[in-house]
Amino acid sequence: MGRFSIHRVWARQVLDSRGNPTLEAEVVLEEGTRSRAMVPSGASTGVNEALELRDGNKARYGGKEVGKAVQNVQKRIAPCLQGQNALDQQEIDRLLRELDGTENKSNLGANAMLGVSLAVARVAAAALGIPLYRYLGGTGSALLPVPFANVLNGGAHSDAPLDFQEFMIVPRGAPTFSEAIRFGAETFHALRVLLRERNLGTGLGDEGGFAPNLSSADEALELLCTAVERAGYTPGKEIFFAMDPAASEFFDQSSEAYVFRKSDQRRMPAVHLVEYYKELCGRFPLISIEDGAAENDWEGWRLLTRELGASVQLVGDDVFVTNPEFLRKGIAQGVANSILIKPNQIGTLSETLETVDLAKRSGYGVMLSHRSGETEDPFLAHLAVACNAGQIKTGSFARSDRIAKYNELLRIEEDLGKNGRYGHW
Ligand SMILES: O=C(O)[C@@H](CO)OP(=O)(O)O
Ligand SMILES: [Mg+2]
Repeated sequence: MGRFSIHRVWARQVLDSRGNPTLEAEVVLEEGTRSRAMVPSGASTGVNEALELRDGNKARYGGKEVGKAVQNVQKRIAPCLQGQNALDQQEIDRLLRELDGTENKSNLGANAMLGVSLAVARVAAAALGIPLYRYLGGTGSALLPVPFANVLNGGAHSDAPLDFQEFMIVPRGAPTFSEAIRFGAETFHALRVLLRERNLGTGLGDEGGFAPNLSSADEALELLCTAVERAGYTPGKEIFFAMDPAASEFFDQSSEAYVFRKSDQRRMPAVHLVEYYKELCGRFPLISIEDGAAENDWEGWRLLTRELGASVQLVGDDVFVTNPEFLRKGIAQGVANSILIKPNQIGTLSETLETVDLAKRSGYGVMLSHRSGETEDPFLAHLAVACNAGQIKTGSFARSDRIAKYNELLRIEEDLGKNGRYGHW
């Protein structure tokens, strides 16, 4: 039994930022080091995501309890990992996949597997006495990511009459990460004043952005321009914009049209939607569009990439689900030029890193991402720096579940000191 042998693994049910149950895993090594990790949860989930195991008893938390996943950790995963070397992350994740034995992790549950996978990495770093980002990425990890801060929440993340899910401010022109946070937070505060003045509502959506009474992307982006200027910055100089329409959510498969159900009921085929994006990109400093087409509209995705891929970052979320197989298909078909990375879409740390590696080798951009149901766990911040991804999407500046990641990045920035870099995306 070596120093880094796993002595004990267990899990418990805790709550996420929406007040829904989620899983927290804990790992203790022979030598006594102990760490834990929490698992987030999405609302606009891709159909091909790994399965999040929930109990389904409607009388308790509306069926959302994760008791089965917790039991899978205690009864099945723990005996399998006991005595394994925590430094051998690939082997741990392989054992988890072997034990599960399914394509989509439906046996053990991706929530059970990911919680353990992340807790093992964290305990290994702690036992070695090095920061998690350095353990995960090695000595070359020094790039602090540009934050994509979702300040207007629509779609499945709020009750606002906005069909597009996310409008983000991107302080790419800031000199450092901490200045980027300041530029972003100041703009967010200016936005609040503006919304109040115009009586549009200052209630918040799931990711801590406002959920105002706006009904089009044009209105949302115009408002963001004004907020940026009010905060003393110039749109397109220090601060840029990004959107996640999350188009799978408003795609009508039978008529193959995108239907703006939350606002004016407009319907458009992909070709018109792409024209609309083009028009918006012409009017606003919009540098990144995620899920501009639906997960099962590969034709629409190809069109979007042909039309806008040379000038705009096109990020695949639902269409790739952090899965190397779907990414490979996308690369072959000329779909998107960047990928959103959400570890719980695939279910283990090693597979997440494999997807990041494939994206980078293929010249695709990489953006690390939270889920709309988050926790206070800042693992994602370390992963973003570890991968030198250069981009992170982790919400607004008004909820501690989102701020936890930004604050951890501020600590990492301090830790890297003069060797940290920013803005090379
Ligand atoms: O669509 C998305 O990119 C995410 C995160 O912002 O939302 P959810 O976690 O609900 O899938
Ligand atoms: Mg998305």
